Amino acid sequence: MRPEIGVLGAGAFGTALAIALAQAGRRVALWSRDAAQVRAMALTRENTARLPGVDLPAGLTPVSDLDEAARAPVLLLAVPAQSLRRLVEENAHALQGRVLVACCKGVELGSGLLPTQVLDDVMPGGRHAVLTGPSFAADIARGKPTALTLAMAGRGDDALQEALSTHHLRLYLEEDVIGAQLGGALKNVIAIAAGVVLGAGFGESARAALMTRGFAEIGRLAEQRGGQAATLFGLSGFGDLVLTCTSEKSRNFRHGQAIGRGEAPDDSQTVEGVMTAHAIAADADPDMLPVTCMVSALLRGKVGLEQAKDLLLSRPLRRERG
Ligand SMILES: NC(=O)c1ccc[n+]([C@@H]2O[C@H](COP(=O)([O-])OP(=O)(O)OC[C@H]3O[C@@H](n4cnc5c(N)ncnc54)[C@H](O)[C@@H]3O)[C@@H](O)[C@H]2O)c1
Ligand SMILES: O=P(O)(O)OC[C@H](O)CO
Repeated sequence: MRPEIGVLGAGAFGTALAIALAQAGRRVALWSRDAAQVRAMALTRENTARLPGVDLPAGLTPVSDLDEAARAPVLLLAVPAQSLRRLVEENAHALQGRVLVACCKGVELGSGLLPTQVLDDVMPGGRHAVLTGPSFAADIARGKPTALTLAMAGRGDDALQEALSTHHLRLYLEEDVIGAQLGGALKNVIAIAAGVVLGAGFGESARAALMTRGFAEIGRLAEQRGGQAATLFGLSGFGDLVLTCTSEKSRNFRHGQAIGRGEAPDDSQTVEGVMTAHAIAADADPDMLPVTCMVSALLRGKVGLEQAKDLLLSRPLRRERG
């Protein structure tokens, strides 16, 4: 039978969304480029590699043929932001005419584009949205209550909102696609910074300062790029910043924590904030985005921890707003 929703990318987030939607009665096809992973999921009814301990419901079909998943009218693209362009370019024929929902948080290195802008670039004229906001895959998969932002240009699509919402997964519509995506992308950078300060022992007050000043700089960037700072007060901004900067379940936070402790971060994990920091810092004014630029410099080894702290603290004093 034709799937109602296709999920492309069987990582932690794609699998969690597929589980939640299938649990709510939707027919879902979950595609992975790794045929062995698909066979294992079909056999064990579990994604042991990315989301162990949660059963795949009956309505979820793992598939290794992308065309099979792409028979669905709505496709969730759940790959890292730096992989999105390749996925869409390589499969443009199958994706034609589908509603494409980017489920990644990041800024593309080189182009500086946000996920829906990458989609617009590769498939101009298509219907493109982004699903973002505070959520850990394990929470969604286990049916814990979660609220997310479904951002798309124009008045939004009630039918799409309905199709992707469940009793436990509550979606809110948002028109400001730029603001929503910058909130989701930049909170990862600030979460790395938050992890660094706690890992280094700089203290919880320093983390609160970084979160607040980081939030201010995301707002400035949103306005510069044609979004609205007010969008940042929603789930995609404030909500996700709080979650990611305060939980050791966050890969971005843990990445920063390891650096702060002087340990090697776990490179096997998807840590979106690293590339996003570099993508934004590449052409940023450090006076406008001091935290993001400092995170990029620290990750590239251009400054050390103590030096990064001193450089941030020795900037000229300024007004809090404006
Ligand atoms: N894990 C979470 O809790 C969570 C929550 C919300 C949002 N997200 C976002 O979801 C996105 C994906 O994260 P994740 O946690 O699922 O990562 P993950 O590392 O668990 O999985 C990424 C998956 O993408 C696949 N992939 C990578 N490049 C691909 C390509 N070119 N073609 C096909 N498949 C490809 C990988 O094989 C892997 O299965 C990120 O942008 C992340 O910020 C994750
Ligand atoms: O594990 P992280 O740091 O990628 O965070 C996961 C989600 O984005 C939290 O909303």
